[in-house]
Amino acid sequence: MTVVVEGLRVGYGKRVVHDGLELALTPGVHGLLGPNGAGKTTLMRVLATVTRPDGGRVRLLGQDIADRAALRKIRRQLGYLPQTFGFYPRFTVREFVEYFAWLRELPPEEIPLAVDRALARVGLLERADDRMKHLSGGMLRRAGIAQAIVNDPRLILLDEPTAGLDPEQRVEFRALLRELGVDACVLVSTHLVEDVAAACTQVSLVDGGRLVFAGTPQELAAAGGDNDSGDSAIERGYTAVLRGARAAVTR
Ligand SMILES: Nc1ncnc2c1ncn2[C@@H]1O[C@H](COP(=O)(O)OP(=O)(O)OP(=O)(O)O)[C@@H](O)[C@H]1O
Repeated sequence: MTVVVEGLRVGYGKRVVHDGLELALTPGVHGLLGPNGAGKTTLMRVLATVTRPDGGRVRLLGQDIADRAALRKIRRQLGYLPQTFGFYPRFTVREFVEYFAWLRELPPEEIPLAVDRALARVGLLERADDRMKHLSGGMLRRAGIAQAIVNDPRLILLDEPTAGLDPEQRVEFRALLRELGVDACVLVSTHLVEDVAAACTQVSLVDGGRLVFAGTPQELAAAGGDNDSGDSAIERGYTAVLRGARAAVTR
């Protein structure tokens, strides 16, 4: 197991976002779905070791994140694309990705090749010398994905990676996801159910601070019926699972 979350409790002040969340992820591409405010970003931030949980246990790559000594080792093998990320506007794309390679402690002699490889994988090699402030929204997101994969991480966390990508880029990105998922554990949070259907081997659905579904996209699609709202089988499955989970809570 690359990720094991047991009884996760996390929130902001008095607001509890997750209370007793359980999650287990193996290598492959995992979609993380849930309505607005369900706590996808909060969960991503915990797994990225940015937000410290209030309770429960989180093991990443066989190490407990509560163990301060293990954190550095975990972070070297982790790639994270936050939903919004800052950058120095005058940095070139190459400098931006190099900076993250350095932060993740890649051996200096490996950095130039690793950066070029990451930029090539997201189709930005030709723009490597452009300044970050001159990139379009979709290109910025691709630069963000490049920094997340520059260290060949075993655990890759991508928060809304397809936001701002055009349809052609989204198709290319799904192919990249499938490729990354061969060796690594990739967790992708998204609102786009069709991205999950096309690129994910597993899907987790969170709502109200709980994991309400874990299975394959096919299993999620099978949960829906003709009376559930949605334009595709998987959207109908999504609606059905949420409806069922909410009915169980209010019962
Ligand atoms: N820094 C913060 N301070 C206080 N509350 C926060 C903070 N960040 C998030 N929240 C709240 O925590 C809950 C979960 O937010 P989170 O961003 O994790 O959800 P999400 O599933 O990623 O939502 P979205 O789909 O809209 O991106 C929401 O109710 C949100 O308002």
